[in-house]
Amino acid sequence: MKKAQGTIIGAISGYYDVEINNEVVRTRARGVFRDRKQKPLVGDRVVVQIDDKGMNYLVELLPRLNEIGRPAVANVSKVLLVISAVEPDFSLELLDRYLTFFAWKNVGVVIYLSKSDIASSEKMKKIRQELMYYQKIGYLVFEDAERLEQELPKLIQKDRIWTLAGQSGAGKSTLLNKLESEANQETGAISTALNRGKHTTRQVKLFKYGEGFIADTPGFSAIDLFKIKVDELGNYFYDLKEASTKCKFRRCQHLKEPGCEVKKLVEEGKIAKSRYDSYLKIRQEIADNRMPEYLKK
Ligand SMILES: Nc1nc2c(ncn2[C@@H]2O[C@H](COP(=O)(O)OP(=O)(O)OP(=O)(O)O)[C@@H](O)[C@H]2O)c(=O)[nH]1
Ligand SMILES: [Zn+2]
Repeated sequence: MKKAQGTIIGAISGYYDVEINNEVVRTRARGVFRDRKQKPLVGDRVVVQIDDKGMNYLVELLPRLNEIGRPAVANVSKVLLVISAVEPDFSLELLDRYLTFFAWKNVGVVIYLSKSDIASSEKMKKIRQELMYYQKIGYLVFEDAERLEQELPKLIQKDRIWTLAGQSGAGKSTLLNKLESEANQETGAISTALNRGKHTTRQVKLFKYGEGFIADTPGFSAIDLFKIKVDELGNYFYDLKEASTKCKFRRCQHLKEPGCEVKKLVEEGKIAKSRYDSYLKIRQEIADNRMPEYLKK
């Protein structure tokens, strides 16, 4: 009897498929999980016990870092945020909402701009300029699917789990199908892309990509910023947060306080005005406890 650590990559009616050193082992959860009301999730790091008769049991659930998406995936370390240039139209406000949400969840974001192929060159020029600011404050931005596919395997570190997110129609499924079929070609697995049903009813699975995994559902399009505490919102705008160390007041909200570094930098054009506007708008929504209809789901 031996024990090994792995990652749950799929769950089907009481069985859990666990990847251990590039091999997939089908396991059952021990009763102790049910007793403790612990429900293992895809993405969980677990300890598997493999006994002499070839029976494999899930015996331990390692601490979960986070849990995001619907269906939920545990231990998500990065999100590949798909945001379209057109159809639906590019929106800095929407981008800021997603970035704020994931910053709050403590998950890193890589931005992929889709549909750059059907946007006009003027439009692209404007978007590129706007996205340059995001690169400056530390986000990786891709606007070319081929380039993304080249770089992504190097970005996904060992055992890390990535998931996709973005507005409905942004192009998540399209990208996912490409990434998954590419991954399947490499591993010789059978593509499940053709059987893709509606993602709300599907079970989520992880597929191997780079040194880690990508969740095979289109992630989620709806985000809820309500649970963020209003006076902590500024922490999730990394550019504002960085500047805030120089604000006169330690808990400056960057509204009407004197000696506010954030407002100073906005006036000097060093912090994008649109970022500050997004901050104010989201702040007001949280304070009023209201959210735009299109973000509810
Ligand atoms: N020209 C062009 N069309 C794209 C691109 N990416 C996606 N599309 C098209 O945009 C439409 C929506 O793409 P999907 O991949 O279904 O979008 P989604 O984000 O998965 O949408 P939901 O499932 O509603 O969340 C489809 O008709 C795609 O063919 C792109 O990079 N260029
Ligand atoms: Zn301030």
